[in-house]
Amino acid sequence: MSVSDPTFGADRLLREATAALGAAGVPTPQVDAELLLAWATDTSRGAVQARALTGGAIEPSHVERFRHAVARRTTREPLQHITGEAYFRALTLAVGPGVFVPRPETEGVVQFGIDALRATAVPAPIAVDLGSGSGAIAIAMDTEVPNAVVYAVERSPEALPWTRRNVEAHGGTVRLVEGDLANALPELDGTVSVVVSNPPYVPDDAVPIDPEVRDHDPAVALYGGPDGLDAVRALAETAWRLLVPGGVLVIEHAEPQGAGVREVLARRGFRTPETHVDLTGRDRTTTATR
Ligand SMILES: C[S@@+](CC[C@H](N)C(=O)[O-])C[C@H]1O[C@@H](n2cnc3c(N)ncnc32)[C@H](O)[C@@H]1O
Repeated sequence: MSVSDPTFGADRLLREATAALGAAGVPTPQVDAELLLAWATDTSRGAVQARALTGGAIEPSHVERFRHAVARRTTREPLQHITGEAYFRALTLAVGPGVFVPRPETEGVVQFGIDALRATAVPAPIAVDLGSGSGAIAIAMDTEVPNAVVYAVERSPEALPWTRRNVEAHGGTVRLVEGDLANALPELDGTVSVVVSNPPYVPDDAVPIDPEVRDHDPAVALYGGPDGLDAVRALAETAWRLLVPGGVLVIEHAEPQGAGVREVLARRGFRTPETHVDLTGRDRTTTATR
């Protein structure tokens, strides 16, 4: 069979894959088909789209790789677990089973931390990411605020190899600490300018319907006790201990949790707890000052 056989035309491959992914309930079947073909052919999504438009063909070994990837995706295995990478702000991060796949909404959450770091007069401000997972928040702060000294704390033995791998791939300057966010980094007490966390915040009985979340994100990354705020209560104590007076705490949470998070922080003594919406208009981030 030659490379010009229409079986291997990019356009046809994409149409077949889009139909299969749509039938499997993948929410964005065409986008995923294009991204998987880009991955299978070691090119970009744009290059794949161009090849489909111009009637270009795909070589047989790449077709096989693509079809295998599409078959995996139809089982609702996350796209990022198949390609092995996730995009977060300007970063490409390695991800897979055992680590939480970073989400687009967290890109906006980390902006509050970056802005607070840039606003401080401290020459080398310290930032801490509690529950670092892939390292997304810590590495974004480290690369986008070069004068910051960034720590990443992660407890899960399954997530830690991913955190370490990403920290090393991005210069190794983030200081990775294996530990619990409830009692991490006592040696930094009273010296930290910014604490950011995207903690587990799903209430224990609110098991997500989405099979990609329910079956593939680690439970330790999702569930936060009966009201989802167990980790937020622990974070409030840790951040109070770590932050300098005037230091800023940034917490990601679910849409209905803004009032609950503000109450936890106000009760602990934080000033001006404020909840901010994400790009879809949903309450997503609460900030407060020590
Ligand atoms: C929702 S994920 C967020 C991961 C990453 N920061 C992000 O935004 O993509 C929560 C992370 O917190 C970690 N975690 C949960 N409980 C923890 C604890 N008590 N101490 C430290 N890390 C914890 C989980 O393993 C997971 O990596």
